[in-house]
Amino acid sequence: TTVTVSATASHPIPTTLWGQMFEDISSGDGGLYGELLQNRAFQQVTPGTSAALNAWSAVNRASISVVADSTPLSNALPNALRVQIPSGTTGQSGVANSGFFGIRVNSAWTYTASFFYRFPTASSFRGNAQVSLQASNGQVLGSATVALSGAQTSWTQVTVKITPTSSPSATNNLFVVSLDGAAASGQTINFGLFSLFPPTFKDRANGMRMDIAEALAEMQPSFFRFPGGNNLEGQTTATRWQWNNTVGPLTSRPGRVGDWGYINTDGLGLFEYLLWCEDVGMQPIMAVWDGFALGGTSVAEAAISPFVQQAIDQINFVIGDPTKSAPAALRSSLGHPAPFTLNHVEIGNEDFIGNSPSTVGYRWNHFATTLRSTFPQLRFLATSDLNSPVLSPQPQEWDLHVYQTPTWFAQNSFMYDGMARDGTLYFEGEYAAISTNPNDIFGSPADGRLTFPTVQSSVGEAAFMTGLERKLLVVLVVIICIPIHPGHHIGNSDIVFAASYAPLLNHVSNSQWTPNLVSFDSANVYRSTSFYVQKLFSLNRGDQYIPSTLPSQTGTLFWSVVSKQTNTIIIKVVNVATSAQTVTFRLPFSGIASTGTAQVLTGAATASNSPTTPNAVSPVTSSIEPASTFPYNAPANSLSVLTFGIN
Ligand SMILES: [NH3+][C@H]1C[C@H](O)[C@@H](O)[C@@H]1CO
Repeated sequence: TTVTVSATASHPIPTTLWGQMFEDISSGDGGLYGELLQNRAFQQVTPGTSAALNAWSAVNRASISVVADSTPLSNALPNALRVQIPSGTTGQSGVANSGFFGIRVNSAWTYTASFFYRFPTASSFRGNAQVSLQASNGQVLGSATVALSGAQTSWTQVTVKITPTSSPSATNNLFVVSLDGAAASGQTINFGLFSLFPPTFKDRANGMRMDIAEALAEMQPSFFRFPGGNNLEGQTTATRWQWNNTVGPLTSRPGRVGDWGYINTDGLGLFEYLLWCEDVGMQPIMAVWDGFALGGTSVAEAAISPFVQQAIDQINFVIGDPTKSAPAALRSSLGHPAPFTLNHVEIGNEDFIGNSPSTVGYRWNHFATTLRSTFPQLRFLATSDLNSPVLSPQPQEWDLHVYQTPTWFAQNSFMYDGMARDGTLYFEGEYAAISTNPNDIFGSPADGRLTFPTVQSSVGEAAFMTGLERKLLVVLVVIICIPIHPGHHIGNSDIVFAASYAPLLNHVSNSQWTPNLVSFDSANVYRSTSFYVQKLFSLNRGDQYIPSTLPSQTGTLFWSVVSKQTNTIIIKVVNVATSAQTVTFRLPFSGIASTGTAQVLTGAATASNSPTTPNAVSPVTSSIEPASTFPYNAPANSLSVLTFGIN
C-alpha cells in the first residue's frame, strides 16, 4: 500500500477531540471517589434490615442495627447505626466496615477517619473509642483513639488521623470503631456518617483516589462527560440524578438509588466533578435530566417546566453570576466564585431507549428552547437517534453511541464521512468494541462478550479513531478569483468535536458492565489495551490534520496524519490483520529528520491486561528512519504512532 501525504494541512484538530465519559457504574463510589467505606451513612436503606448493614459487621459481641434516629443527624441522613456494647464483655467491642471489597492499608499514607455519634440516652460513660485499620485476623495495622462522652446526646463529629505501621499486600482489611468492653459495658451509642479517606489526588478534600485519578489524567483527556449515561436518568422520576442533592456538606446529601443496582452516596457530586475537571484540565460535557426515567416514565408536557427550571439551576450553579442566581451564589459559597468552564450541555441520555422516542419531541423542544434562550453561549447536545424523530429546534450537536464488534469498528472508520454537512457537530460519546459476536453484542462472556478489552478490540477501535481524526476530504468548491489560502478550507470543518470510550472505569469485584477502559480493585489499577490506544491518540493528537490517500473502507490498514506545531509529523498506522503489512508513505516535507520514534501497541489478538496479567500488553517505543519515501512495516494487530521532525 502506498500513501501519498499532502504537503499542507486541511483542518485544525479540535482541541476537545479525545476525552472521557463517566458515570457511576461501579466506578464512582468505591472507585474514583476517594471514600473507602461502603454504606458509610446508611443512605437510602430500610432500617432494621440486613441490607441496611451492608459492609458492616459487629466486633466482639456488640449488637448493631440501623435505626431511623429519633433525632436524625440531618434531614438528608435520617439513619443511624445503633451499637450496644453487651454487659460483661472484655476486650474491644464495636463495629467494622469491610470497604468496597477490601481496604488497602498503606503505611506511606495518613488516613483521615471520622464519624458522628450521640448517646440516645445520657450516661456517665467517659472513655476512648479506638479507631483502627485491622487485618482480617484482628491484627491492628494502624489506630488512633478519640474520647467519647455519655453526656453527648446531640450529634457531634470526631475526626482522627491514622498512619499504619505496615502495608500488607492483603486487602481484606477492616475499618473498626471499638470501645473497651468492660468500660463501655451496657452502653448504647448511635453513630452516623462514618468516613475513611486516604490521601487524595491534588490533596482535594472529599477528593479522588490517587492511583485511579492519576491513571485517568495520564490520558490527558480534554473533556469529561458526566454524570451519565444511564446513571443520570433514574429508574423513576424521583430517583433521577439531581444536582442540588449532590452539592454542599455531606450531611446534606441524601444519596440515591443509582441506575446500576446500588446506592450512590453522591459524595462525588457536581462540585467535585467540576473541580476534578479543572484539576485535570478537562472541560465538562455536562448532562441535564430531560424528563425520561429508565423505568419508562416521561414527564408529561404540561408538567415539564419545573424540571427545565432544575436544569437552569444546575447550569447556573456551574456558570451563573453569584449576584444574580442562588445556585451560583451557592457555588461561590463553596469556594468557587468564578464560573467554571462550560461549553456543552447534553440534554438527557440515550433518548432512544424504550418508549423515550415517543416523548422526546416535546421534551427536547421544551428543554432546548428554554435552555438555548437562557444560555445562548452554550451548545446543547441531543442524544436521541439521529434525526429520528426530527427534533425542533434542530440540534446543534448530537451525542452518538455505538457498541459493536472489533470488525465493525475496523470497517466503519468512514462513518462520519457521509454525515450531512450542515454545521451540526458530533460527539461520539460512547463507543467500544465489546463482543466478538455480531449476533449478540450485549451478551454474556460465554456468547462473545469481552470482560476486558483485547488487542483485537483495541486495534479495531484504533482503526475507527483514525476516521474520527480524519476530517471529511475537503471538497473545495473553487470559486473563481477567490484565492484559496494554503491551510484554509471552505465548505466543511471538522464535524466530530469529541469522542470517548465507554464505560471508563469499573471495579473488577463488582462490575455492572464489561469491558471498561480502566479497571481496578481496592489496591490496583489495570490499564487496558484500549486505555493505551486512547492514550496514544490523545497524547499524539497534533493540532492540524494532513490529508493523505484514503484507506480502503473495508481494508485492514488504516492511517491518519497530523502535524504538531508545524515542525512535527505524527502518523498513526493501524493494522487489524493478523499478519504484518507494509505501508509506504510518500512524504512531501522538506527537512525530514533522519530518525524518529515509533510507539507500537501490539500483541496476540486475544491478549488483555487484567488482574491476572496486568501488564501483558503496553506500548513499546523504538526508533524509525523516515524519508521522503518511507516504508513502514506495521505488525499484525497493531497501532503504531510514528513521530518525526520536519522543518
Ligand atoms: N448502556 C450504555 C449506554 C449508556 O449511556 C451507558 O450508561 C451504558 C454503559 O456505558
